[in-house]
Amino acid sequence: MEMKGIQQAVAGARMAYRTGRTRPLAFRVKQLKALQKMLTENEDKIFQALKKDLHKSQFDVAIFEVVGLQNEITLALNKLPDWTAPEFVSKNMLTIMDEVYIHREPLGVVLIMGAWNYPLALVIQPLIGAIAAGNAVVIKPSEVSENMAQLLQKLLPQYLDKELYPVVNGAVPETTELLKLQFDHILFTGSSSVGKIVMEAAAKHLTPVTLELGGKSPCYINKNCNLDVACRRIAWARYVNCGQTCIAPDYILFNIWLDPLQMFYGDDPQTSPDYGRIVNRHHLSRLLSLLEGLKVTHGGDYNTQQLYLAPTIVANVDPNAKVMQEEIFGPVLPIVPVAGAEDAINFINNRDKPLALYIFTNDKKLINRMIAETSSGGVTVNDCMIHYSISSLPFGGIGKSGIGAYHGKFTFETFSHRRACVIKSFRMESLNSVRYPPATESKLKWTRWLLMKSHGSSRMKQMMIGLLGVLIAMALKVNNKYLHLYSATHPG
Ligand SMILES: NC(=O)c1ccc[n+]([C@@H]2O[C@H](COP(=O)([O-])OP(=O)(O)OC[C@H]3O[C@@H](n4cnc5c(N)ncnc54)[C@H](O)[C@@H]3O)[C@@H](O)[C@H]2O)c1
Ligand SMILES: CCCCCCCC=O
Repeated sequence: MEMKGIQQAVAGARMAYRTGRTRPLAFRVKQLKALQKMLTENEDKIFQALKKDLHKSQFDVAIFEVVGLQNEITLALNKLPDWTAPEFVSKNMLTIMDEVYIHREPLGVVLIMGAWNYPLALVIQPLIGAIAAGNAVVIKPSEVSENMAQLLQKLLPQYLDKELYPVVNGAVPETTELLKLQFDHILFTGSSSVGKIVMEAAAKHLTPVTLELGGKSPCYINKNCNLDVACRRIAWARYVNCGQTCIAPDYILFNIWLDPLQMFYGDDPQTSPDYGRIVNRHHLSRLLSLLEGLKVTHGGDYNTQQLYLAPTIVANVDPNAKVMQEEIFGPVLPIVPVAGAEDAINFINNRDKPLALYIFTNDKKLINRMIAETSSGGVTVNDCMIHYSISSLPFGGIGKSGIGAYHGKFTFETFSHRRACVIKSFRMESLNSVRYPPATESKLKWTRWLLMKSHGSSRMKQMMIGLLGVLIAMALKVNNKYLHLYSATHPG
């Protein structure tokens, strides 16, 4: 896309946003339903694009890309009236007769930048919440999954408002240009290194960011567990999408490994329709360089032409090995021996806070201990990755694995401003009289008391408090009369 085209797309989205047409709920509902229709009517095109980009199977496209989006749209459609309703909150005595509530308003024009590994889900999932919250959205898919990027550029304008939701395609020069422009929020999914570039560009405009990054997610296996089931669940999570998943278990802290790979992919994973491919040559050679000098326990064979790397296991890995220094993001699973839980906790805490942590054990005390003594974006016990699929949980990182979170209502919140609203009437002025000059000891006492009392927001409570307010106002009226009399008879 030409630079001028990028500027025009963003300016067009801002102009369209200013017309106010994203504000009515009916408009947002219409756009969400259109998005739903887009996913249903184009299942095959979506599958073909993901097959070309990442050799994804029909099963994986349904389970990992599309179903979650359908669920999120249904949730937003069902909950939108609740999410957007004013939230009445508790108040102090000084505002007891007033309407006090939080109003969720759209942020404006937001930018969503996706990664290439789940190139549909990682763009559309945040888009759902951004539309629900009433924003205009500039969409930047990853150029690395080029077939999906092109498909999104073709399909989205056919279903959604063309001006409000433009798709900008391109690589580093186009993204750099895009990031020079002003947005009201940026949600970026990708690597920590590009995350820094995004945050730096955003800082120039004081634009808030949500950064969905990656890192090395550890997986601790305690001997008190069903090892057979544990290894199966871990292998599923490590090797799906050929290991190119942000929350895949990156390495194992344990000594033994039972091998479920034959059961998943047969004797030759290269011929299995369920086994994916590395996205490009650059990433394949990056992965091969991580394996250099290591004694591969299982797999390790590859085919550059086919972008194939076998499901690979490396046992007894030294914590200082290259494969332990960066996120693997491929079908390689190092096993690092640890002496026990204490050792595992120290190992995890000595490194950057991960996006996910996995613990396999039957020991409830150990589960509580590990959750209490470590930190990560999310944690799943006795399975991997499934916390991602639960819309009522916030999904995001901590420290170097990310800033902010989304999914379900959290996406709507990410793209909304919580506006503090107080609506007063002109009545009950005697309640206010305590804060007006001239200041007196008695007024100070009353004001302090009125400001300190906080009251809930239920209807019954509001009525009781209202009544109390009238009584206080009356008392203050009498009191004020004496105060004035006192001031008049005691000048100075
Ligand atoms: N937390 C999550 O939800 C999540 C999901 C998927 C991937 N990830 C992480 O993303 C990483 C892999 O994804 P990726 O390779 O697509 O990430 P990436 O950082 O290379 O690219 C992400 C986006 O940034 C843009 N980009 C790339 N280089 C840029 C530059 N120099 N200046 C400006 N923009 C640039 C790309 O066009 C793309 O849209 C891994 O670290 C993975 O863990 C995180
Ligand atoms: C149920 C697991 C889905 C995993 C999708 C992860 C997206 C990040 O790479």
